[in-house]
Amino acid sequence: MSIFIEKVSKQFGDFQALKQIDLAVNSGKLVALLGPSGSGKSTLLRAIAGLEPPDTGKIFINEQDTTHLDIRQRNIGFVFQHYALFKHLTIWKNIAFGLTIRKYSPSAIKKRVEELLDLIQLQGFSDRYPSQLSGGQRQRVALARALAVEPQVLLLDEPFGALDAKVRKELRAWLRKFHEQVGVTTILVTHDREEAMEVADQIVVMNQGQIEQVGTAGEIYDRPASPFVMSFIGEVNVLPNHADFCQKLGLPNYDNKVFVRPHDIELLTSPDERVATGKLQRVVNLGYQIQAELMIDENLPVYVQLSRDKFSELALQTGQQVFIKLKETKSFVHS
Ligand SMILES: Nc1ncnc2c1ncn2[C@@H]1O[C@H](COP(=O)(O)OP(=O)(O)OP(=O)(O)O)[C@@H](O)[C@H]1O
Repeated sequence: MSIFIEKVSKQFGDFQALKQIDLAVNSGKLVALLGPSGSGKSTLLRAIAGLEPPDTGKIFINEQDTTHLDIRQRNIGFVFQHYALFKHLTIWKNIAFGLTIRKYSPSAIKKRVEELLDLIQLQGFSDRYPSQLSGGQRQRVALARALAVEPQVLLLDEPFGALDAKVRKELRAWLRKFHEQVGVTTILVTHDREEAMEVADQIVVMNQGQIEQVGTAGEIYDRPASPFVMSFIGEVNVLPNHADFCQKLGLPNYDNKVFVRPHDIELLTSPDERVATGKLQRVVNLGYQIQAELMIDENLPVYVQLSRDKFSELALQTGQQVFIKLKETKSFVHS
């Protein structure tokens, strides 16, 4: 089921939370709304769910105009950050809840709940109560419960936000596989770029109530549309665009600042052509890679990412003189 959003705006008092949002989500895709706190992700999700009607604009689900449709008529599954399972009901009854109130037959309920328990890999847990499950298991039950009534669309608002980093990582991989099996059009709200990049087919980057860019993880990382997207989706150094500095590094004379990712900088221990000179201030060993913090002569901190092999080869010592060469840079109009 596709979702089509046309010029949706929402204002709270004199604060504009959504500004003329246009977005198309193709059927069966998993799309992440990614952005900092307050950028409007949840407001947009709530508008799609029918929990927060937009002031202007339209929302179509499967080509039907649902903008002013009651939430119960939209057939949407919703999972929030704080698992809202019914504490006094077993896992079985939690998953069966929507089916029971819709008066499905006992045999249809049994079949569907068993299918879903299988899907969330909690077959042996049906008689337990939510308090007897881990946070990650509870969120899997919340997903199964949302899916029980076969919604047209699944909306997930930071569903793993309350869990610790390790469980989040496991659940991400699980959600990806789960989505491939179920195939329901899904929108996931997250402020975690890794989560969005790992799980989503498409990422919608939001900032201050607007969409900055829509694309795959690769497109957004390699071809960011704005300085905001470039910095939000990965680490970045912002270098000045003085003519002499650009000339020294062999850059075309930029009208705007120079943006460069830490892995697009080569670190040298002896001078070469087209380099800037600096001093190694600190080395941070992240295990899988090394981050070198330099101060270049322009009195500017620069971060460089090195592989473990490169780091051993260079035998770096804090305080030593180093040189940087830029492998790939970007610039934006108005930056
Ligand atoms: N019911 C409301 N009344 C007033 N202001 C609201 C209401 N709901 C949201 N806002 C404001 O709208 C802005 C966007 O909120 P929203 O929850 O959509 O952001 P978000 O991107 O989901 O942020 P977070 O990641 O922190 O949840 C915020 O500044 C918020 O304070």
